[in-house]
Amino acid sequence: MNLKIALTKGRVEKQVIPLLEKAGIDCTQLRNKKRRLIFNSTSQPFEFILAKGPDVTTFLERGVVDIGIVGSDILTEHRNSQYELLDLQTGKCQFVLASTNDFDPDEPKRKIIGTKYPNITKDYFDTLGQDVEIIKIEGSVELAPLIGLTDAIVDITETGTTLRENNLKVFDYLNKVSTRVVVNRMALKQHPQEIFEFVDQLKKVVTEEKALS
Ligand SMILES: Nc1ncnc2c1ncn2[C@@H]1O[C@H](COP(=O)(O)OP(=O)(O)OP(=O)(O)O)[C@@H](O)[C@H]1O
Ligand SMILES: O=P(O)(O)OC[C@H]1O[C@H](OP(=O)(O)OP(=O)(O)O)[C@H](O)[C@@H]1O
Repeated sequence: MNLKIALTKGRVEKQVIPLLEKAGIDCTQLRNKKRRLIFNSTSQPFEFILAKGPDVTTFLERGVVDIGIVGSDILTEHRNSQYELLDLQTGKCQFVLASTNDFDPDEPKRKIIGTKYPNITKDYFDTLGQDVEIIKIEGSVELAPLIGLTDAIVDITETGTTLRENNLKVFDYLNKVSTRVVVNRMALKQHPQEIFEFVDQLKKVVTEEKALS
């Protein structure tokens, strides 16, 4: 039986492929891909399906893949209810509340917040006991306070370059983010041995990488 593994394309995929290879999993097809979306590993019975993060959670929920490799930002935002088995310690970044210098987080008015992550943003302001208006932005979230669309943003930062280059300041730090291995509950019942073998292979590599850093 082939384990079906949905891998988030883009940043996540680029950082995860070297880990898979260190775990002895052949990724030649994945590395040499052009527009293909489904790949087999020649070394083991794995099928890799490349997809956008939110779709990885949909595939897991609907049980069409056994395993998903996806950022914890996406899992939290999409209220994932499957089992998280491993933190790969890659794709590390953090949510922040950011805005222009003149933003006053304590000003007693209903704020307008721009974000790609409305649920995470709502949860954050709920814990502060603040009711805010959220505007969903699809990309370049940093533009929102700069063009006067919102008072502030909740977005991911890694190096801080985008915030710095756009003269935005961090007003608060929220959840940290990293790439996780998640498994569909039913798949875990049906193929526990194959799934734990895959996760254990990766776990060893993550431990080795941690010892080296
Ligand atoms: N600096 C970062 N900015 C955004 N996401 C990051 C960053 N570092 C790691 N990540 C992780 O990578 C994932 C996003 O990857 P990527 O930017 O390739 O996809 P995307 O957000 O769909 O972007 P695009 O729409 O531009 O393709 C996030 O879900 C997060 O887990
Ligand atoms: O702190 P940094 O290292 O600068 O990284 C943070 C930036 O990266 C992400 O955007 P992405 O590159 O995914 O593009 P997007 O704005 O189109 O989503 C994120 O939304 C920030 O804009």
